[in-house]
Amino acid sequence: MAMISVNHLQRDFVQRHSRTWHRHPTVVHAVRDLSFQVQAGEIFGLLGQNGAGKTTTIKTLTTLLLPTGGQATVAGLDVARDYKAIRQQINFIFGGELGLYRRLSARDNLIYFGSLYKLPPTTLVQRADTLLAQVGLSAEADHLVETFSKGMTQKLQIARGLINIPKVLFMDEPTIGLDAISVQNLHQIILQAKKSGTTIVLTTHYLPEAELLCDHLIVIDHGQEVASGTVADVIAQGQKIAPKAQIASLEEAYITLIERSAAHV
Ligand SMILES: Nc1ncnc2c1ncn2[C@@H]1O[C@H](COP(=O)(O)OP(=O)(O)OP(=O)(O)O)[C@@H](O)[C@H]1O
Repeated sequence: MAMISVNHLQRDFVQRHSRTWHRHPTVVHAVRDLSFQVQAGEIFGLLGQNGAGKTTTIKTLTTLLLPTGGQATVAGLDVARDYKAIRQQINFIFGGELGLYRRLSARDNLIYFGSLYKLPPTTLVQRADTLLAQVGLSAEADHLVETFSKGMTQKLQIARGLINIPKVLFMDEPTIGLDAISVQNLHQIILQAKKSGTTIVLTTHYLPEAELLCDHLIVIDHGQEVASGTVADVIAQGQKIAPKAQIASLEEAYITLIERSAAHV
């Protein structure tokens, strides 16, 4: 079953310039005619260069931005119309984002965010403690977030993202700034969330991470699809356009596909 369905999605931005000699605003086509599906219970990767349109796609699917064209549904609900219902069923984590209350403890942050989803208080405390244990923050449960390192903050963000047992968890560069062991822990948490039935959509610039985690993925450039499918499918697509090269990894395929796409812009 498709948990997310994206059909000819488009999102334009009007960019106004500060310089007076730029009389007219320009239109940036951040996402153009993008179509893909994410199956329930899978980990889906959204890959692309800086400015490719990944965050814009995620913001549209999480109802933070309205599409300017096309349609998208999440859990069968229309992102342009059913934003309240969608927000109850999903959660999202943007890399490097704060969005936590620095003067509250880790546990109180989780209890506060959980209360927004109307979870009963007793369930909430239990859930907060389970998640803190899962991300390795049990010892710091009562510490204020302002005392946390970047990695600890990111772990708490992950726990916050799972507090409402979301049907879909969107993660924009979740491992940015984490040390190697924290990255490994986070991968385990992501795989555990998938095992419990959460559908996960993530963006990452670390291709080995995408290769390790993603069931399916899409590579986009200038807001458009360049390749999609399983890791093996994308490697095959890279190999097809560079038959003389020995393409053995997602990273090699990605570079080949993006270089080919850039040559055609
Ligand atoms: N609010 C905005 N106003 C104008 N242009 C925007 C806005 N947000 C994004 N853009 C433009 O849309 C394009 C896609 O940006 P987006 O943030 O989606 O890229 P990205 O793939 O997430 O990049 P990165 O990997 O650097 O995070 C870029 O050209 C960007 O400048």
